Amino acid sequence: MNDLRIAIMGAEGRMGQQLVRAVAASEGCVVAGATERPGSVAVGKDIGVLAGLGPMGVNVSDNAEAVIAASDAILDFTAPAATLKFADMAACGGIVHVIGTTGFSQEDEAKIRAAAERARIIKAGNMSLGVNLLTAVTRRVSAALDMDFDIEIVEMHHRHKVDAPSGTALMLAHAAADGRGVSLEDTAVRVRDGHTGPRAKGAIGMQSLRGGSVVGDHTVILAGEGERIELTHRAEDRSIFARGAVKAALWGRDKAPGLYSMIDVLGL
Ligand SMILES: NC(=O)C1=CN([C@@H]2O[C@H](COP(=O)(O)OP(=O)(O)OC[C@H]3O[C@@H](n4cnc5c(N)ncnc54)[C@H](OP(=O)(O)O)[C@@H]3O)[C@@H](O)[C@H]2O)C=CC1
Ligand SMILES: O=C(O)C1=N[C@H](C(=O)O)C[C@H](O)C1
Repeated sequence: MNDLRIAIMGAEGRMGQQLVRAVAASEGCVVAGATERPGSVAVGKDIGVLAGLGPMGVNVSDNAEAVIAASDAILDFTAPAATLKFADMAACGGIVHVIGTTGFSQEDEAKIRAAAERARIIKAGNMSLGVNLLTAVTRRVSAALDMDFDIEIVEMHHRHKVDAPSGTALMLAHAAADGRGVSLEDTAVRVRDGHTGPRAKGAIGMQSLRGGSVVGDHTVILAGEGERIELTHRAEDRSIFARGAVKAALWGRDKAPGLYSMIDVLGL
């Protein structure tokens, strides 16, 4: 089988550079292209040099459409508006679109579902093995405990993160709600301030902390009368997300069009 031709969108970003290194280190795929937005100082530069690997002979382009047309798969950890455009382009070619971007609105999510009628989209707020295992565990633990256990999810990220709660916190909250057989839309509490009154029974709370260089910490707290369970994942290095994204692209190459998650990729 030919090597999978992978393009990295937003190649100069924190995740973009990790993705270049992860593809270069993986078997069965090659870096076939890279993009940044028009006007970026990275445009025209060799992507290998930008990622600290030495020349790779692939330059950063500002023409996403041409790059996507020449690829079998794209790895996209950019921003919601950019990802929606890339999803339309990936759907035209029916290629694999790995979406790590977070911070989508409900309307954005509907557009991604529509694109998945033609593209093979693998989307997850967190591509690491550890967090996806934690998601599966959260679903099971929530199913085992009754509503007397209050669920709160606490996340902390670096000072540059622009969306809250994190995509991972939302994944974990959905898993907790699924485990309980309730809808997250009906139970989520994303902000508390002032005279809030007592906690509503069955609420699923989310709290976001921002500071320094924290890669990503998530804790699911299940607090009952006289006891408390805390399930924690700490990301120490962004390479865990990049490795997951490459695995997802390779997994997706022989799948039918549709919207998949890392839980599907990892078989959890
Ligand atoms: N699912 C997962 O496992 C993970 C998800 N993430 C998510 O990935 C996203 C990116 O995170 P991070 O790398 O830290 O952010 P960065 O801001 O470092 O990187 C994003 C990159 O995308 C670029 N970009 C934005 N719009 C476009 C466009 N239209 N065309 C091409 N490039 C574009 C940005 O360029 P510019 O600076 O010019 O805007 C930037 O280089 C976030 O949503 C984050 O939450 C992060 C880690 C893991
Ligand atoms: O922006 C980040 O950095 C991260 N974003 C993802 C999220 O929103 O959960 C994944 C990871 O926690 C790092």
